[in-house]
Amino acid sequence: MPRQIPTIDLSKFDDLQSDLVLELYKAATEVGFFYVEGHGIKEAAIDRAFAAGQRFQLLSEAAKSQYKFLPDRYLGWRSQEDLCSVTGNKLWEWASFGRYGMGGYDCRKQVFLGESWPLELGEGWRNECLDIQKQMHAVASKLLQGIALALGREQQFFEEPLDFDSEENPSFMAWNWYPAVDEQASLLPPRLHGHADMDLITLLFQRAGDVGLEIAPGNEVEENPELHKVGNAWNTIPVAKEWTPVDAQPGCIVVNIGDGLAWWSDGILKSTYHRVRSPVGSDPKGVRVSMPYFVNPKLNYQFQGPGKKFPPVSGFELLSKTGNAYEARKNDPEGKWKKQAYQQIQEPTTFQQVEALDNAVTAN
Ligand SMILES: O=C(O)CCC(=O)C(=O)O
Ligand SMILES: [Fe+2]
Repeated sequence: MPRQIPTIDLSKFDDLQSDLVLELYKAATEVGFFYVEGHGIKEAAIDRAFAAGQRFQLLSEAAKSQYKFLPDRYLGWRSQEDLCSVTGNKLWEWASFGRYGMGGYDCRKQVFLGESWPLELGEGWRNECLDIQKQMHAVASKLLQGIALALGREQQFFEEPLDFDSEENPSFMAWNWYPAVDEQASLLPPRLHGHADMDLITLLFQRAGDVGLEIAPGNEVEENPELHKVGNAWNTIPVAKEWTPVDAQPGCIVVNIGDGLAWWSDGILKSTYHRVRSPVGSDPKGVRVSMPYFVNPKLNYQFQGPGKKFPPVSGFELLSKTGNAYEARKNDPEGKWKKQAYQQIQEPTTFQQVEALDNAVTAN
């Protein structure tokens, strides 16, 4: 039975007597994914942020190449070709920018590098990115206050480890662009393979009418030590018998718990596997865009759950191990990871479909 995705009404935040805390606890421990309504971010601001992403995406390859992905910080641009060297297909493009663009704190050198933004997009673009990140962070902060209470901690428990204005704040926004697919294509690998997020929580903005995001209930509930390895987001591939859709809902942000919060809560909160399937049947075949905000603890901040179930880990380890695990997938001559990541696509039923699938997955 596909699972029901809970909806949390964040306009109840000011009333701490409300059932918000209990609802958050239930959603974060049972499903790990929920819709958030009443979040207060205006639709126009969200539209502007999607449009800002499009302005970046429309820059030339040469311009975008100046902002190549930095695995330590999980920031920057990953072209379809670059991602193809990991995934084996050209169904996905990515860019991410944080509080300081692609700058910020360098944890290996322990120095603050200042800001670094795509200059060709001007000061206005930087300001738009900062404005929406601030609003996203305010929503994340409210959710984490509720989650802190749900975990029996004091309400402000996560404020200091996060601190939006700190030089060490590594939270970032991103855009996922999935190109339009051929109307004739009957079977394609997922646009984004199954994975868990590496962060504390993710706020995911989808566009009206978008479908394709799916979560794997069941996996997250099983006691799976692999789930709690740092850098898991690119290491453990879900084997899911069932995927539950999380389609766009008007006025709602999709929020999910990441590995960091699962770790910090000794596995009580669930970091749930998810993926984006390629269009099937009557699904829209056009370009799909999503805009996540990944909330991470400060780079030098070390954390561990109260029951010490998992060893201490820092914000830097969480991010850099995941980013570097992704890069390491490029050196996978036998394509083992690719096969695992894409083996359980919508079950092919004919020989031609199996063949089409093999071609799609191995095409470089
Ligand atoms: O595109 C989506 O809807 C999901 C994106 C996602 O899971 C991610 O960026 O981690
Ligand atoms: Fe994700």
